[in-house]
Amino acid sequence: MIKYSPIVALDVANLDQVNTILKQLDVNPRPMVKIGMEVFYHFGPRIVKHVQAMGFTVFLDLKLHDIPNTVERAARVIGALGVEMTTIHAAGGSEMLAASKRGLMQGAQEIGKAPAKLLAITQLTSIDDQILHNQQHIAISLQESVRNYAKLAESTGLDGVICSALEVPVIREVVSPDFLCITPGIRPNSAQNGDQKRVVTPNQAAKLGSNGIVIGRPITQSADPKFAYKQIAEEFKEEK
Ligand SMILES: O=c1ccn([C@@H]2O[C@H](COP(=O)(O)O)[C@@H](O)[C@H]2O)c(=O)[nH]1
Repeated sequence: MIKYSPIVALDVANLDQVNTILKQLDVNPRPMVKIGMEVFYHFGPRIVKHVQAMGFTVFLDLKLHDIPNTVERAARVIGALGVEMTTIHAAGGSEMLAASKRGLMQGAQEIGKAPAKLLAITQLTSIDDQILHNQQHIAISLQESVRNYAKLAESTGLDGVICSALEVPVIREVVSPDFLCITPGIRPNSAQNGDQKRVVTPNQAAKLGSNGIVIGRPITQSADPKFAYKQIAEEFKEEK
């Protein structure tokens, strides 16, 4: 089973903060860095190049969700950035997912690199059963919804999903062993949950079979991001 070092979500306000965190993450092995909407909307594709030039692989988390034609064209641009992973909402359906896969592959061909791993967002880790039932008006359980999206993602040729580690065991029942489950909603015991609803510790995520945890604020807002990262990485290594 592929197991990534903890992936650090770089949700910060300016370039100084980006550089400060990246300097702190100069550890061995180097973690993958997740660039999300805040930093990408601020700086555009040049921030991807900047982070790559500092020696980090990039997970570009833009959570595409639009009509298939628009998504295919956007995914082509992402594919040509040479990132390691990227995301799309499974709720957009199989036609949209397949279009994004095509776009990503075209973009990757243009730069002669392997395409980014395409991961489907299932249900955001800020969603719980109450929101699912009372606001999205989805009658099935959250676990079932996540598992259905995982099956849809795999049957459309995606590489994996974004889910809570809590759902990894039920996803593994219905997908092939190399299908990736990348899991945000990670909180070490001492950290605040904030807006995250489905939360586990790094060690629980390891025990539940996560291929890689995504973690932001407990590292980026820590007084000592390097120490925080190392502790989380140690905890995620331990599977007992
Ligand atoms: O379901 C999801 C999908 C993506 N995320 C992203 O992960 C990080 C988590 O950051 P924390 O500060 O550790 O909460 C963030 O960039 C989200 O956009 C997620 O949390 N849940």
